[in-house]
Amino acid sequence: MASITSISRAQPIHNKPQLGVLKKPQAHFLSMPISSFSPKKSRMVAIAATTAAEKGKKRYPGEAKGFVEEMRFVAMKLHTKDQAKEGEKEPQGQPVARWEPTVEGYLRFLVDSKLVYDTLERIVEKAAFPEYTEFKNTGLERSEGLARDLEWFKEQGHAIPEPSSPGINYAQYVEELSEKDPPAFLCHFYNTYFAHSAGGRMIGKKVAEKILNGKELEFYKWEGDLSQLLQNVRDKLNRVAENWSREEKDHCLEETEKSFKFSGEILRLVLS
Ligand code: HEM
Repeated sequence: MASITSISRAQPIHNKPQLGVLKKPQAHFLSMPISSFSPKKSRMVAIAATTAAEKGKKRYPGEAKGFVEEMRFVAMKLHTKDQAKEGEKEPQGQPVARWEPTVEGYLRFLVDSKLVYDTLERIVEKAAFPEYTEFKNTGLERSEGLARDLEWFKEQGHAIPEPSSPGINYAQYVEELSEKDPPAFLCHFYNTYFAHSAGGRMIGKKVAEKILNGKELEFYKWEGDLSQLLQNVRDKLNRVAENWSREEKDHCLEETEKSFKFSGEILRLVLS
């Protein structure tokens, strides 16, 4: 599970005055004490800082590779150390390998996940902002696969529950955000689809081994080459973000923590 309660602020960005929608100014990664970074990261940050100083310009971790790399950098730090090697949070609860899931709990997780994917996919289909149009039919959509999985569980004689508050709350949150704040919305879009393709897949495999005789659900199958589909979406996100000011980019990065919090609550349903 993501460490929902202990997740620290998505790392801050700079001290410039910010737009109305932004939170109060915070220190940038590069202005944090070097002791708060792991040795490997400290080296990376030191190199970035030197380069920045040389160029007389502030740099942001991952910036040279494109904005998605900045999003990834913030997201990876919010993992616990046992979830991913770049994670910086202390482990909380049992690692996924020791989870004791139940079919009922897993069904609650799938139902709430479907509500979130239905919502994300409806939002980009409706495209209230022109930048959402880019994200229609990316091949990463999960809604139809989840519908087929729930049908399969039904055929197996399981009752499909109604969505519960973790999914309802997240769906409502992203829906509202999407209508007024594209950079923040696209942070949730990125984290939801990319988390599922990484840790989500690993969790699905472990759970299936324990309670579904290893059956692979449609939720974990993509048509075509997944790494290419992910790369296409990275390229689109990078292109969209090229039109954002630094303040809008920072605002997007700051939303990562909320994405972890909401998704973490849905993930916990597996163990409910
Ligand atoms: C038990 C929970 C989780 C586990 C075990 C987990 C594990 C992982 C692992 C192993 C990676 C791959 C790291 C690599 O590329 O080497 C990853 C990537 C990632 N995770 Fe998680 N994760 C979890 C929860 C989450 C949550 C709640 C979010 C956000 C909603 C999230 C967002 C991401 C993102 C954005 C990436 C980068 C994917 C990419 O670069 O393609 N993860 N995670």
